Amino acid sequence: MSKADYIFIQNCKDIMENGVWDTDLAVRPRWEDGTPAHTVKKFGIINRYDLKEEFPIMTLRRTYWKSALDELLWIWQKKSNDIHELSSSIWDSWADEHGTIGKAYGYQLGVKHKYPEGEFDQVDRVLFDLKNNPASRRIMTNIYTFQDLHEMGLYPCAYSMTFNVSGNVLNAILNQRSQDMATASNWNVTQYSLLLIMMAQATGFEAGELIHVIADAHIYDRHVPLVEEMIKRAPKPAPKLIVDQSIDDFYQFTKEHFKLEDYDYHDFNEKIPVAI
Ligand SMILES: Nc1nc(=O)c2c([nH]1)NC[C@@H]1CN(c3ccc(C(=O)N[C@@H](CCC(=O)O)C(=O)O)cc3)CN21
Ligand SMILES: O=c1ccn([C@H]2C[C@H](O)[C@@H](COP(=O)(O)O)O2)c(=O)[nH]1
Repeated sequence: MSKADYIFIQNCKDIMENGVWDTDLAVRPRWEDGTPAHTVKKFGIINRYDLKEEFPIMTLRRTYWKSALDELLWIWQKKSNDIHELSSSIWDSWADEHGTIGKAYGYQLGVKHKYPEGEFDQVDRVLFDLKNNPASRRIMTNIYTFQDLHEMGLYPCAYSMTFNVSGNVLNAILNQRSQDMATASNWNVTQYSLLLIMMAQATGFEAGELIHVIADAHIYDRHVPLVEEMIKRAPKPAPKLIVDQSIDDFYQFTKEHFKLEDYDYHDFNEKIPVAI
């Protein structure tokens, strides 16, 4: 049975049973009809996914993992902020008149910084350190750039990855300041699991644990009945992820190098609205 389902069920039950509503507060997000989008939340959730055991994808409803991977490659490989370079329309509501999300996500990962060995962007520095200095405790990215926040379409939610080598295993911590549980929690988990798998393969390590640290884990008011419905279902076994083993350069990975074998999920026909 997929562990990602169990973690989702536990997190959501905890939020709905013990969480705190922000109904009396002024909130930023809105529903499409202009109504404030309130949430119930728990602050400080930590989930561990052992990628050696199984690929952490949910079966309670389908996770559109290829679209999630497409967004991840847009951010980490293309280092793009241009929504025309995405195959899905998930960022359309936050784009400016030029069709970009400003200095957010991919833009920040493409900015070069000075090191003793020369100039690197954050992704290339991670790759360099994993290959040349795997004992380092300084292998991390952080896109929460305060001086650029005013030029971002939305402030980064999943904002930092810390990579760390133990023996021949590469582990990582994903830090996320804000998590829309129903829309994007498994979306983000599959994305950063795939990132860890690609980074490990490109640098000669085995992918180990993804530790997901969430600050504000919330369920939007209009999602509560949908989540209640979803978590009643019986989790199915996790599918098997097949990765083309011939790729050893992070920038050569494409969506076609990944396959999920036997991804069996429950149909969920109700649309999950996204708060803007
Ligand atoms: N309120 C909110 N929640 C989010 O999860 C979120 C934002 N805002 N703003 C920025 C990005 C955009 N993200 C999104 C937005 C939409 C989907 C979405 O519609 N997912 C569909 C499938 C998409 C597809 O067809 O590929 C889903 O059913 O999961 C996913 C992530 C995550 N982020
Ligand atoms: O990768 C992502 C991007 C965004 N989210 C969610 C989390 C929140 O519900 C909104 C952002 O609103 P803030 O007021 O800036 O926190 O988007 C996500 O879960 N995952």
